[in-house]
Amino acid sequence: MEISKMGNLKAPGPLYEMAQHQFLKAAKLMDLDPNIGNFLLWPQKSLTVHFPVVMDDGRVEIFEGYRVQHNTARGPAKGGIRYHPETNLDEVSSLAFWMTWKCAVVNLPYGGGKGGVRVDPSKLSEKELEKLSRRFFSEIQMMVGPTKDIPAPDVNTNAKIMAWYMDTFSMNVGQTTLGVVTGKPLDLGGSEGRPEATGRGVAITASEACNVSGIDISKATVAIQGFGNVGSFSAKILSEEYGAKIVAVSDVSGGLYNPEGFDIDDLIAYRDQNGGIIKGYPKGTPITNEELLTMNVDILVPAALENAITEKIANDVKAKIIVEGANGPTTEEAEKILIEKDILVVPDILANAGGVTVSYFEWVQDLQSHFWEIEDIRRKLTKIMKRSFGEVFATKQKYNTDMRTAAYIVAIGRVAEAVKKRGYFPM
Ligand SMILES: NC(=O)C1=CN([C@@H]2O[C@H](COP(=O)(O)OP(=O)(O)OC[C@H]3O[C@@H](n4cnc5c(N)ncnc54)[C@H](O)[C@@H]3O)[C@@H](O)[C@H]2O)C=CC1
Ligand SMILES: O=C(O)CCC(=O)C(=O)O
Repeated sequence: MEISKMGNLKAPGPLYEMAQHQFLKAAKLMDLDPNIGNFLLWPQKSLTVHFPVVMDDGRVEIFEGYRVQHNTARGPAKGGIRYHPETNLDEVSSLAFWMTWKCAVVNLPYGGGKGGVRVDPSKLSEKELEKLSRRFFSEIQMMVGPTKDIPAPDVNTNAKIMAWYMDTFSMNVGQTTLGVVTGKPLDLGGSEGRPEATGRGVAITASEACNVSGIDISKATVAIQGFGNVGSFSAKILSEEYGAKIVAVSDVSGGLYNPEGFDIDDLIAYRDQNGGIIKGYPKGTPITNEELLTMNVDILVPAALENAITEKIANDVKAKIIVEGANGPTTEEAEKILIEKDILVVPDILANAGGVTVSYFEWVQDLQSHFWEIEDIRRKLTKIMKRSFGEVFATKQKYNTDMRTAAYIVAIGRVAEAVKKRGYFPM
């Protein structure tokens, strides 16, 4: 029997199908047991909710939201919640699928989950945002819990929203439950180092990728797409701690180029005073997102949304290394071109795993009510990211394949072992 998209099961959309193709490539190479492969291709649980929010002008608006658990063989589901006007079940299911592999690549005792609400939060008042967040969390309460499924921030969500989620869950169950979400404020069960964690993981894996490619990171040039949590912390840590020069940055408002390298603290301060966008920053030449992605730099970090590097862009990519800060930034067609061009791609499920790793530290601290110092967090995170990069790179060499497929092989091996040992298929 072959692993296939069996019978009348249907992927929730094209993004999920692309993710399944990534999985199938690795499953074939590692000769995965087809029963396990067929099981792992599908999300275990998906919930779609519609819920009302009374807006400031008295109108009642109905919102659609999702929580998907792809697989929980290795532990509770883990993964962020995104607010975006275009999010949908296909996107959230794909993100949940990737979370399973991400947690397994870095060997955390978690499965994969993800959530989302179709909303443009920039159009909501603070009061509307809070009402929407609290109601959504109550609607998905049946899925979540500190030993079941632990959400966290993602695109357009943050520590403030995590605090509302935690409070809502706690009110509903009648006791303060810090461990139900991560990425919370520091004085409310949050962890040192969580805001910077994804960017730090990107910087660590970029440095490891430079090492295996013979590039001196302290002389490297970098272009970063997306200047939110992941993009800005990647930029800050790569420039301040690794000496790399960030010559191009962008966000939803467009991009900027500065061959001398940006002062990242100054750019972050400008963004924070300018409604969260970098447009109009005076110390750079305006460029488009397409120009940024095809810039002649050593390292390219896509840190915005999916499908940024298309076939057309891939043909023109000049970077030697791509470190995927975002989830799913490279399309299937683009991936083939990047492999042919021998560009080293550090895949999302490895490159951006620093965030969920420190979320795991936060959860452990919450459960123990004992909090660690930033030095401990950074040391443990660095160790995990370097070890994971090494395991994936060794697997790439062993199977003579690309880094993404190698990361899947490492991750699938771990999840398959859990499925077997739990006896999911009693004979
Ligand atoms: N926050 C986290 O800890 C983690 C986030 N990720 C992934 O990293 C990516 C970015 O997430 P965050 O930084 O948390 O989100 P964010 O909401 O803090 O920032 C997103 C950034 O992307 C920009 N952006 C949005 N649409 C764009 C477009 N069409 N072109 C260019 N830029 C655009 C926004 O302007 C903003 O600068 C997402 O793929 C997310 O799933 C992955 C792992 C962990
Ligand atoms: O911090 C977490 O638990 C999950 C972060 C996330 O959603 C991701 O890695 O894509």
